[in-house]
Amino acid sequence: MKLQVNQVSVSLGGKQILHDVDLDVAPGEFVGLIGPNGSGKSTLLRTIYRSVRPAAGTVHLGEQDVWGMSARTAARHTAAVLQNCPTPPGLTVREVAELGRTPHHGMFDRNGHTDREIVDAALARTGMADHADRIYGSLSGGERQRVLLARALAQEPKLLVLDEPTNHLDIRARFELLELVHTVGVTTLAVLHDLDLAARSCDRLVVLDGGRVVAVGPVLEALSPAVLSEVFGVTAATERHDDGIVRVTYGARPLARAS
Ligand SMILES: Nc1ncnc2c1ncn2[C@@H]1O[C@H](COP(=O)(O)OP(=O)(O)OP(=O)(O)O)[C@@H](O)[C@H]1O
Repeated sequence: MKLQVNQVSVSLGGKQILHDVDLDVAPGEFVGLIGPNGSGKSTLLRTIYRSVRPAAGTVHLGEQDVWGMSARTAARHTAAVLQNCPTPPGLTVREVAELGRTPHHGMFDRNGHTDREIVDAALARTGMADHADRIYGSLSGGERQRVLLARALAQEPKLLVLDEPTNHLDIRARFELLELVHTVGVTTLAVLHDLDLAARSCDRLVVLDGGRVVAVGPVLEALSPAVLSEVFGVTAATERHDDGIVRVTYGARPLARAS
């Protein structure tokens, strides 16, 4: 389902954080949201998964206004994998993944056969099936991240919102996780800090700086040398290599900070 953010502005603690942000993600597209620390990436995600209401502008999922739909409908449509997701540590891996089915049930419904199949498939897809009976709190950071993704997939969302999903993951696991998200084919907006990983994995990138969109487009356009130097303060080149993979190569040291 298409995500469309239109002219969104947000103020927090008396300060304007986002300024007239426009962004869209086509059905099935994987868009990376990048930008320096404090540029407003998480805040923008929060307007999309209904944690921060924009002061102005709209967020649409398909034809529906996200802030006009019920909280329950929004929870069914959008799955978010966030930093520091609070999860009861005493639950097993399967029980955490089953939480993804909650928005699809009434208050007193229990998971049925179909729910169990969906949860099994999500655990298998994220490589966590063998850990289904482990206690979630006993897992490594990377394993927890996979379980949170399994919970999101079990939700069968129309939109996947990921905030730094590759944190805690080793390099191979980073590639695998983003590859997995790609193959799932759900409309996805992901905050990523690793520009090289974003360049390899995303269909398009949106660059935020100071709460404004400063570049958007296919990876080679969005990560131009000018953007890399002006926004990220590094000398770098983005190239598509003979193997078809886009790589970012950094210069020896960061540029001096503007005073
Ligand atoms: N509740 C709040 N009250 C005041 N300021 C806030 C609040 N939440 C966030 N901010 C500020 O908004 C700005 C953007 O924060 P945000 O977390 O969206 O940035 P980010 O791009 O995700 O950063 P990072 O890459 O460091 O995670 C920051 O300056 C932050 O301090």
